[in-house]
Amino acid sequence: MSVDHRDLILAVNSGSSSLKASLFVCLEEPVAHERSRAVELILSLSLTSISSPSVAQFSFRSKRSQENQEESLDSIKDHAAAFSYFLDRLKKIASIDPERIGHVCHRVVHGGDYLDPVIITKESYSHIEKLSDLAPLHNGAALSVIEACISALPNAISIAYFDTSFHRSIPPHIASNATNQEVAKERGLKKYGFHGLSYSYILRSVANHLGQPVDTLNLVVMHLGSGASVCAIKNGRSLDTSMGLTPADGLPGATRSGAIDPSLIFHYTNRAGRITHDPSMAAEVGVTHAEEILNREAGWKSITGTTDFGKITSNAELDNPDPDVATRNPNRLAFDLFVDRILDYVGSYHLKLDGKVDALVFSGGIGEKGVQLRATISKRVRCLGYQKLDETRNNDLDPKKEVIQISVEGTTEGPGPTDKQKRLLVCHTDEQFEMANDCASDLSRWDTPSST
Ligand SMILES: Nc1ncnc2c1ncn2[C@@H]1O[C@H](COP(=O)(O)OP(=O)(O)O)[C@@H](O)[C@H]1O
Ligand SMILES: CC(=O)OP(=O)(O)O
Ligand SMILES: [Mg+2]
Repeated sequence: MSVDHRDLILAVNSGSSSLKASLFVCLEEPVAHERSRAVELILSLSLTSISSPSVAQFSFRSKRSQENQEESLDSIKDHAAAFSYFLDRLKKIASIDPERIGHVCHRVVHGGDYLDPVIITKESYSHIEKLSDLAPLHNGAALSVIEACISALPNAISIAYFDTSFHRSIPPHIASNATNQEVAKERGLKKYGFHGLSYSYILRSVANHLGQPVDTLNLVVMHLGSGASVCAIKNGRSLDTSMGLTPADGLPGATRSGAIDPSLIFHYTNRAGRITHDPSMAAEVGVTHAEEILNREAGWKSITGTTDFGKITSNAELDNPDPDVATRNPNRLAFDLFVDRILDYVGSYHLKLDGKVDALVFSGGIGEKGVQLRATISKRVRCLGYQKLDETRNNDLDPKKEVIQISVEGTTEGPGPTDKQKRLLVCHTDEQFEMANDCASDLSRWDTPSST
């Protein structure tokens, strides 16, 4: 097949617990609305619960033929195997010739100081590899997919899109830590922030929904999935976000601790149960061991035994008014703890935005499916001047809409400014679209030959 027929873009999203991929066709005439749509979705593939004890769930959805397939697969244990399975399904179910794929966009969580997407070359590959220690659940998995992709699709151009790029606008006093600045600079120890592709998609979707220019929008956005974070957006730019140097900071996640007292790790691992100067009593805690504990042995799994926040919510006895439920029911403990930490960030971000917030946005697997979590948070933020929750809309989200308002117009109360309505929104985020649309918006950028 000739290069002229390489009209497809495959966008691959290596999340900590999932691999999602969407196949798009480039539009010859981009659709000129807020998003300047340059691609159209053909089909999407996803594998969830990879590398967790539960069986991986595969799903295939074709937009054109409206065909859907779901199956459980216990043979797939890592992201590279999941990617090979996707390519096989593309050929077998959708009869897509992989030679038509001209560009592959890969979500790479940690991009360090990269400000823009880059073509994968030997140099960029090794740079991303060096950053793997700072995103232990992500960069390695993404690189394994990139390798599998380059060997299966040698004629396609692979491009890395970074979660970190969106947060380049965070000012130095927010991105820096109160530690020795020379060491910090030399080692790049600062807040990078993650989920940036998702935030960038949500920002434009919400701007479109509210009919407001992006650069006038102030939002507090929550991306709540296996990894969870909150972002304060001021005038369309990231002002602060809850993840930091690594995605382990901020909110707890499926297997991540979130922010803890930095000394906790030493006490957690000390054999004597207390800090001691007796070397025979002190367990050695290497960085790798500490990262393993904070990234893979913590979070919802460590409290409840499951990483599925849907199950945790169902078992949390949310209707039980007994104030001691959380002391005997780990699911309730996990649910209440998550709400508490979310409120920490939501509250402080409202202060940082001087209370001038257009909307609080829920997104990510838990944000989009967690009806009770949304209801609980929505009630707690009423005191900040938010509109009242519309229970019916919250219980039954319109699946066809990208952004759904779940609050009732004209019901703002509390000390916040009454002239500005603070809305509660849910956004079905789409990191794959964000990458593919950017990729297609100026294809000439990728003409430089790759040296991989
Ligand atoms: N009905 C539900 N209610 C609350 N959370 C849910 C529900 N269904 C799935 N989830 C959560 O969504 C998470 C996956 O979110 P997602 O953003 O897709 O993950 P990833 O971080 O891997 O991209 C799962 O870990 C699960 O806890
Ligand atoms: C950055 C991060 O935690 O990503 P995910 O939620 O996809 O695992
Ligand atoms: Mg994700």
